Amino acid sequence: MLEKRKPIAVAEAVQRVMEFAFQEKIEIVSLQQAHGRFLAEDVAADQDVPAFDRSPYDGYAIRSVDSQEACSVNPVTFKVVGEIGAGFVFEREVSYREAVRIMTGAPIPKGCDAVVMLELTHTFEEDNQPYMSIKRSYETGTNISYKGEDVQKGAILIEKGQYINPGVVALLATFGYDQVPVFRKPIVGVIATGSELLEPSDALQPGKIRNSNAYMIMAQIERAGATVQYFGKFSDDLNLCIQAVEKALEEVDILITTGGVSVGDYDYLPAIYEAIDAQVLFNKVAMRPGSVTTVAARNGQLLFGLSGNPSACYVGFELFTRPIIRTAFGNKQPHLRREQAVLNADFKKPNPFTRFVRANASYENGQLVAVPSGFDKSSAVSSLAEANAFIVLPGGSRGYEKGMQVVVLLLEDLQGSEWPWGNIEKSYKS
Ligand SMILES: Nc1nc2c(c(=O)[nH]1)N[C@H]1C(S)=C(S)[C@@H](COP(=O)(O)OP(=O)(O)OC[C@H]3O[C@@H](n4cnc5c(N)ncnc54)[C@H](O)[C@@H]3O)O[C@H]1N2
Ligand code: MOO
Ligand SMILES: [Mg+2]
Repeated sequence: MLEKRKPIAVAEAVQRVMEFAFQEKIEIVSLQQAHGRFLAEDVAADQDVPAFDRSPYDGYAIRSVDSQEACSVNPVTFKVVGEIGAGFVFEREVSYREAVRIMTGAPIPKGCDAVVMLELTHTFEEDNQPYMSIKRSYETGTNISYKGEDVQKGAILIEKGQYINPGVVALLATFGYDQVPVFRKPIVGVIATGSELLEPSDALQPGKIRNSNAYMIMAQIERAGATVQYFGKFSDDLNLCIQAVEKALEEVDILITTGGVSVGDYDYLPAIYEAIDAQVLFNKVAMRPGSVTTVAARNGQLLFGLSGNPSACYVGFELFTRPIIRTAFGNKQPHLRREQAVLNADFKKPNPFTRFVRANASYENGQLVAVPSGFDKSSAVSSLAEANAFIVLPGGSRGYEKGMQVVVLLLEDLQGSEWPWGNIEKSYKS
């Protein structure tokens, strides 16, 4: 007798997976390799930035007190006693009506407390001695970038778990992080199952299709921040697949398979879980697409049995695999970012289960709007390319109309959500 699968709610399924959160592990990478990783320690400032008072302009450093009498009818002349470029220090103290030619970024010479922009000076020479004159007075502090004005020593600059973007890289470099502690990326294995599968380089044959899921999942794994290990595609042969899964489990932290999780004669994943003694956490979720998504665990290691249908496979990864990967990075918001959006097209399909419609979300006049990205079947591949969001449509409605408020989950967003699954209600036309 065919076992009847009992669907569980999406939130419950996600919760069961999240109980397997990763223990964070740290590794050290070079600064050039740090972009796109997650920081494993707080970074505190061990110095002021800038570390010395410096000039924000090319011009002349002066003592402001010497400029007090300057005005348009009474220019004041300074003797130029030296020149200083960025990277050098002017050693001697500057005295009465002396000026130092200074470049942007150079330290302010001792005695000086203002900088005059080059454009506001008149320069000339007498007896080989350079001079400059100005026609206005300057207050103390004019055009000085003060020590510590950007960052003060001791401040926590970046917290552990922060995504390392180009700006974080700049800070790490500023504070001398040649080597950066980051969270280790989990290794996620991928196996495609199905006797119908050809590789992308193969010519089509009758009844066969190209294996798009494996490549799609590998890209999703990388987008989530983990490392991919691809084991290839396997035809529907139970023993071959058991061996492939067992071998793969020795080399990865998480294993994803695609295909073979439903109730067909060649859907071998249920038998594989049994053969390797993996405990099935769930094998039916009250959602579309991806209702067959199955997750099993063996010795603390998760096996994601994603659907063979491309859209179902894609959704299953983003809802269940992505957040568990993110737990490896000290991330407090491991789930897809949840936002409110206006539905920008009718979606008339009745909905027994919560539906995750592949969609394109964008801003129109400051309002997030979402529109389904195309052919909406579990088997669809075309609607995935434009999708940067899922529109979440709770089950039990007779369809949704343009203009309704809906929840969307953003796929390309780095910030994420803490727990996006509470309080997703049916929307009504306002
Ligand atoms: N009697 C029932 N039949 C089906 C049920 C059900 O509940 N009762 N569930 C349906 C749902 S929902 C889905 S989703 C699919 C899930 O199928 P499987 O996960 O078992 O996947 P396969 O049967 O292996 O393949 C399904 C479909 O996807 C194509 N496929 C497979 N692998 C790939 C790949 N790597 N790249 C691209 N496309 C792939 C495959 O050729 C099939 O067309 O089951 C329904 N049936
Ligand atoms: O698992 Mo299926 O995707 O609901 O069509
Ligand atoms: Mg099947």
